[in-house]
Amino acid sequence: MNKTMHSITNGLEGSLKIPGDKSISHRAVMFGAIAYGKTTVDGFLPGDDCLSTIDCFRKMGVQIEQKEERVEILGKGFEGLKEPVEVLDVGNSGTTTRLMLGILATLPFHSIVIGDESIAKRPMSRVTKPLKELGAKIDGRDEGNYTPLSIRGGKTKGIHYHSPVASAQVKSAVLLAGLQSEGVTSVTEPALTRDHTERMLKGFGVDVQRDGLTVSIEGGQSLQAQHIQVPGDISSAAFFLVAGAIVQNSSITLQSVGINPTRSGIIDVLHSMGASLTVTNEKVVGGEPIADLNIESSSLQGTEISGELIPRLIDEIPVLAVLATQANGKTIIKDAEELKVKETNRIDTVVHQLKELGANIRATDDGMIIEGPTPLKAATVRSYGDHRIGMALAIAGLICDGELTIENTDAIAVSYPHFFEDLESLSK
Ligand SMILES: O=C(O)C1=C[C@@H](OP(=O)(O)O)[C@@H](O)[C@H](O)C1
Ligand SMILES: C=C(OP(=O)(O)O)C(=O)O
Repeated sequence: MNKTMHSITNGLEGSLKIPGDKSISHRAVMFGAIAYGKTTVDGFLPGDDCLSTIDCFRKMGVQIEQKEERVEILGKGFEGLKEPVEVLDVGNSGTTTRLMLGILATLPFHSIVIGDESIAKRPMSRVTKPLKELGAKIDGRDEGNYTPLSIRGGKTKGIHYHSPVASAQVKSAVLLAGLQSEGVTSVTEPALTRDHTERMLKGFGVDVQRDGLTVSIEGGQSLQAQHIQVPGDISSAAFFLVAGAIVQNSSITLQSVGINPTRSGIIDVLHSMGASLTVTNEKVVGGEPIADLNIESSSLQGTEISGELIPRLIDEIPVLAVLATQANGKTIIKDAEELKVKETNRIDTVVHQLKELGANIRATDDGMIIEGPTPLKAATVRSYGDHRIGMALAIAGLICDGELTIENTDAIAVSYPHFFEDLESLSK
């Protein structure tokens, strides 16, 4: 499907309930599946990626009821998972692939994991290598680096893993395998990444220890079913935060958004750029901090986004690049090589498409440099089947000097099925 965007001349206004957090929704289903008892989830994200997770666990015999944002999972522990007779299809979801591999690594059966064209290009050895060190047998193209992957799990022994990449997916996969491994399993990460796994495992009754950048878990612990209230996804809120900041005369309120400090880098960046952003009604729900966010348009300054900030806003970089085209001066994004191994190479796709719109942007080895402000001109652009690129371009379309057509917007349903309806509801 193609989508045509029109510029907004009189501002965006209103309040939105942002859909559930994708990372937390995946984990709620997976942890519910390996726990004992009935786990209930409210605020679940019914996006294509999370539905892939449900589908894979159903194929392993787990009873899961899902109706929109409500999910019930009847867990019978790890031993409740059965050898799937069908392949496990993760669709477009890296999180499903990598976290599920951590679970499959310790299960005494054979399984095959496949995904779409994008997944087939994303590196999996970052998880299959440590899982093999634990004792799992995993094979696939390039020695288990690419899907389709064949997994024969079984008896595993804890390891101390120093991850070369700051990745919550790697950390989570190793910890999930550690739950069923002999002795202690620990992961040391080079920079703090999102800690939803650690928080949620604690909620399920697991003892998780953290010492600086090292997280450890003792094997043999079982999970007890929980109720999970999923907060709004700050990575989805990001599109409206940027829209409110760059479309003149806007005021947008986003309700109950997760502001976990390992995810809230965009709030720090908006403040450092001079955005008019206020955070109110802060509270903790189900072990995760949430708040309402209000953004109003204002003048913006370029900034540097680098170092330990990167894992705290990695998925927001495409839309932050759009923001930077409207800020005064230079915005430098560096230390962000991880962008190259997402649904697309997001350094290439962002730079390519924003150049088409007339932005002053260039790619670097580990990020991009943007000089603003530049007016954006109408064009036909591509999402490349990457949900975040599609949505970032839609936000750019709000300030273009004419009609912007985005090709292939179907992928947006991966993380935000009602994105365009929500955006349209903010028109005055
Ligand atoms: O653990 C997670 O839920 C995620 C971790 C991040 O990936 P990496 O672990 O590859 O950094 C992020 O980009 C992805 O959207 C979701
Ligand atoms: C990178 C993303 O997700 P995943 O790794 O789960 O495909 C994303 O949602 O931007």
